[in-house]
Amino acid sequence: MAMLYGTLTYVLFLGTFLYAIAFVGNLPVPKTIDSGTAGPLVPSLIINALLLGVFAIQHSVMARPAFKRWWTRIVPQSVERTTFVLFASLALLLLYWQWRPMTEIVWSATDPLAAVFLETISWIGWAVVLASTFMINHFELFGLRQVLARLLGRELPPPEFKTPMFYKAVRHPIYLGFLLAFWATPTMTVGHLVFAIATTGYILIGIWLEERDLIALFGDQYRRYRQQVSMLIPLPRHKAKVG
Ligand SMILES: C[S@@+](CC[C@H](N)C(=O)[O-])C[C@H]1O[C@@H](n2cnc3c(N)ncnc32)[C@H](O)[C@@H]1O
Repeated sequence: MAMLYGTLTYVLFLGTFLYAIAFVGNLPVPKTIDSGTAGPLVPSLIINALLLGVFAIQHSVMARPAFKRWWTRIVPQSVERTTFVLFASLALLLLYWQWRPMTEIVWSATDPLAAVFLETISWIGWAVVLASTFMINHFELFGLRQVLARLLGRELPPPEFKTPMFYKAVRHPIYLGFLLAFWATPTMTVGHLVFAIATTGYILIGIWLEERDLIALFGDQYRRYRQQVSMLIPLPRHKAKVG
């Protein structure tokens, strides 16, 4: 049952993730960030802020170790991550469904070359997100490894600190990928801008919370990593090697 739950949730997550690319990029899908008729600005803004808030609260609360300790007294350990992924996907589906377009244009690239350049950056961002999940552990991040271990009757190894590939250039390549994907757009509407500003704010808070947990988990190893590797902008800091 856990394996089935984990697999179905993973499929839902994949669909939700792929839909996010279409939603933010205004690709031809039923509902995107700018599709539909814009209503009055203030009610739209309030509804969109609430939708973003639901996702932010779900993610911040359910990702914390203290919450997980309490939550795993109710749900089995093996499906804790799957349940996190399920709730995150549902929060995103709610956002896609209920998002109110705010279509006033803030900036627009008139040069076709500039438009293609911005679209390419956005696609690179999505590719960085996906590739980075595989660099730390894609199947563990989305709960499949945990349910498979349960099915095979195996213990999961303790969390491992890793700095492969992109993680040698920045500490948060997944979040960097999202920032590129959200900000690089040929036509920035008010709705898209609100989305980009809110998600950037949330990512910065998320990094602060995540790094607190990572320091509690990995101690000096993570503190040294923080001194040696930039948070989001891939600029060299110290020459010392990260490994
Ligand atoms: C959604 S991922 C985001 C990872 C990272 N912040 C990024 O942007 O690439 C969050 C999970 O990755 C884990 N994580 C973050 N950095 C890690 C690292 N260097 N090694 C192993 N796990 C890491 C965190 O503990 C958390 O469970």
